[in-house]
Amino acid sequence: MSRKKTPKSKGGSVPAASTLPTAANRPRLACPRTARPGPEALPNGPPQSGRPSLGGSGDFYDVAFKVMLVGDSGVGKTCLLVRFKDGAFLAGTFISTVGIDFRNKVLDVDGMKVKLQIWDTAGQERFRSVTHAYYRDAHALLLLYDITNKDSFDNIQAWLTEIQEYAQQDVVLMLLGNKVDSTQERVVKREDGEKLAKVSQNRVDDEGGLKAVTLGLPPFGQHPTGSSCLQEYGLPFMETSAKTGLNVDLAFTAIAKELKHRSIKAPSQPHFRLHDYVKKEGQGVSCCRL
Ligand SMILES: Nc1nc2c(ncn2[C@@H]2O[C@H](COP(=O)(O)OP(=O)(O)OP(=O)(O)O)[C@@H](O)[C@H]2O)c(=O)[nH]1
Ligand SMILES: [Mg+2]
Repeated sequence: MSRKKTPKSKGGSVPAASTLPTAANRPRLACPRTARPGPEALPNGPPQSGRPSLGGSGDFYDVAFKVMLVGDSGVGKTCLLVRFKDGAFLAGTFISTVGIDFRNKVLDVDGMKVKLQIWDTAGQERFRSVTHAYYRDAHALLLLYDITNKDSFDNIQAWLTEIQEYAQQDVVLMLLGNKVDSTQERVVKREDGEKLAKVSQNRVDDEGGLKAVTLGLPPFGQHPTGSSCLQEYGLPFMETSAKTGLNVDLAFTAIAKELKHRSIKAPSQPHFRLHDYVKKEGQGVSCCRL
């Protein structure tokens, strides 16, 4: 497989899956002013297949996927992304993301270079219409709440409804309870997150809507035994900390493994079961079982 290179110049090929909305056909978003290391320039056009994709540090990659971070404002989406991309935590004043921002990172997944183009959405309500357009090309969504903020947890159902409306049916979903380092301020118990993950997956499937492929499992209803395998598992769930880094790499690596596994579909490939992977690798991680 000839490796693609994300050249320094603009553009780059991304998997056939999608072209990103062009900035040309969408009101230009001011690049978010943040105290954070400057975001890579927003794409200035759909990275059509065959064209080099944007920005990036000139990494070589074999396959690229689009991952979106969603959740209420303040839950830690940007900090999680910066922790994963730069290994740093942005303490100090909280500066909300304006519109949408993205960073690239290439991971080595079992010898394959997997480029994740990670879109950091603004959680504030006023940017919701902007972010809606980006859902349809997302291969995976990380849905965050803040364990110190009950509203952000209660709003997950609303986020799931939005995902169901705007995202692809087979999008890969993962639920993350962030800020787990803030033990004193915790108001959402881990078990509550586990229960929510379980209920959410069932609710989403029962309503015949999103057939989220729970990571590492065959799509809903395609379980070898014909039973709905998702009933046995629910959404993959982890608690993370952008501050300490707990489970941050695991979350993104798990997504990359699942997406790579799905993209290859080679019978020879050993079946990848994310739930098992997450349970084995994660610290304080659980995959809810009914
Ligand atoms: N203790 C702790 N604080 C965190 C963590 N992640 C983020 N924060 C803090 O929470 C605040 C919000 O973090 P952001 O990453 O900017 O939140 P966001 O989800 O991107 O917010 P919007 O851009 O408005 O959607 C900042 O003050 C961060 O320092 C974490 O894991 N632990
Ligand atoms: Mg942000």
